[in-house]
Order: sequence, then C-alpha cells, then structure tokens
Amino acid sequence: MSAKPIALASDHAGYALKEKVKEWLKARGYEALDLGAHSLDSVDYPDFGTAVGEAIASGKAERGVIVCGSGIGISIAANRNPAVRAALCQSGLMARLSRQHNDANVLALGARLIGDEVAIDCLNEFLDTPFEGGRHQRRVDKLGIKG
Ligand SMILES: O=C(CO)[C@H](O)[C@H](O)[C@H](O)COP(=O)(O)O
Repeated sequence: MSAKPIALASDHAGYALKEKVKEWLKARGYEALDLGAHSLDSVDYPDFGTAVGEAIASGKAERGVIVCGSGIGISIAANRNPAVRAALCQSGLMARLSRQHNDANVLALGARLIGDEVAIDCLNEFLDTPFEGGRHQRRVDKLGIKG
C-alpha cells in the first residue's frame, strides 16, 4: 500500500470506534487523516461519508475507513463518489473478500453491530489482503472509474 494516509470518518454513533481504529492504525505504523466527527455530538452521516469520498477522489488518501451505527448510511454516502468502492463488513472474511475480489478501497463498519475483536479483524484483513486481479479486474472495471 502507498505511504498516503488512511482517511477516517464517522458520525456520532461511530465516533468511539473510529477513535479506536485511529489508534490501531497508528500502532501498525499507518498515518490517519481524521475527517471527523470529533465528538459524540449528533451529526449527519452523509457529510462524513462524502468527505472520505472526496479525500479518495482527490488523491489525498488511497484508502479509507468509515463508521456509523450500522455502517449502512455512511457506506451509501461514500459509494456515491465514483472513486469509492466501500464495503460494509461484519467479519474478517467479508473484509478479505472485499479486497481479493472487489479491490475495496474503503472499509465500512457498524459500531452498534460489531465488537472490537471483529472490527480489528476487519481492519487487518482490509490492510493486509491484496487484490487478486484476473477475472475480478474485469468486473471491478465494470463498476466504473477507479480513484
Ligand atoms: O447507518 C446509519 C443510518 O442509516 C447510522 O446507523 C447512523 O449512525 C444512525 O442513523 C444514527 O442514529 P441516531 O439515532 O441519530 O443516533
């Protein structure tokens, strides 16, 4: 993976897990580009999914991690940017497959649905698993523009 920072964002429901993800990334030697939220105050997930999409599209980051209560709303928001392939994952296997088959560049997590152990598994698989290419490249190409 490139030396670019990993864009991070959450709404209020994902804030605590996003802060943990930031620490886990630092412990693994990654730089985090924290796009908020910066507190538990209630905010709107589209603003934060959009911010990560813009960071990916502009090249400020090549990968991102986004968190809301379910992971659904913020992944919908991020995926509206054509540079984004955000995968909502609830297991390490889902995160591994999202890299191997889909070349996912954004990991979405639901803080109200998964615990820390599953979240770390997802993060590690997302960071460590390469895209397999081959037949999967043809399919990813059909998804649209790559950031
Ligand atoms: O995906 C979501 C919404 O589609 C997220 O779970 C939000 O975090 C959630 O909607 C926030 O809900 P709250 O009742 O305002 O805390």
